[in-house]
Amino acid sequence: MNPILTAFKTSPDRGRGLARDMPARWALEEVGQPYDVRLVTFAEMKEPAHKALQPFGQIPTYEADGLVLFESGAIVLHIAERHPGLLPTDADARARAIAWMFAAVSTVQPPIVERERAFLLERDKPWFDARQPALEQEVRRRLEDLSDRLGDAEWLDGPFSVGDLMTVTVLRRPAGANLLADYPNLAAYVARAEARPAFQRAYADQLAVFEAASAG
Ligand SMILES: N[C@@H](CCC(=O)N[C@@H](CSCc1ccc([N+](=O)[O-])cc1)C(=O)NCC(=O)O)C(=O)O
Repeated sequence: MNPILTAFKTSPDRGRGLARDMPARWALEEVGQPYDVRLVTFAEMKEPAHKALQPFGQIPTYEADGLVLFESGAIVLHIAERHPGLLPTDADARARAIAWMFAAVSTVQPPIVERERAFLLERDKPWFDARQPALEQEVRRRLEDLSDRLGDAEWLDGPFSVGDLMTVTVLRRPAGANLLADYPNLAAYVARAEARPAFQRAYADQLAVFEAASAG
């Protein structure tokens, strides 16, 4: 029985692989684990059946062998713990890879999401223009530090790991991605990750869902 992910029936990201089923798909492709997807509508996500899996009424969820998980980072970590290829075997290197997962979602992502939300929800507010420079600066602070740490390395800490998968997932979000031109090593880092066959397969699969729904 394959693991089952939930994903948007019609994703607001219009097939750009920005919704958070993407990191779970990507991790499963990296370890070569086939999986199935249950597509849900926005309304279905808020119903008791889905909230029993994901208390906040969101996607993704992961179900396998009686285990139900939510939180894309937790799903990625679980996949990496059950299959070789995404976490180092050395205990210290493994701990550092997991630290980078937390850094991605807790340090790099918040200013990117805040900048995105302001753009999506506050454009008509009187304070919108005045807030933009500060919102952009907060994202740039994280990109600068990440760029300094990465330097000319291929991945953040040794071979490609869950730390890179989650960091690239965060950097692909529009409010970060549209600043990457100013950080060439980060832009190249994201491009390297997106060129990985596993990323390509995951991306193609989520795009096919969007295209099928759009053709609907
Ligand atoms: N922390 C949780 C967050 C999950 C989450 O935000 N899920 C979103 C979809 S991915 C977030 C997302 C949505 C859209 C875009 N986009 O670019 O259009 C990008 C990311 C969701 O279900 N939203 C519906 C709701 O909250 O009611 C995780 O990582 O799993």
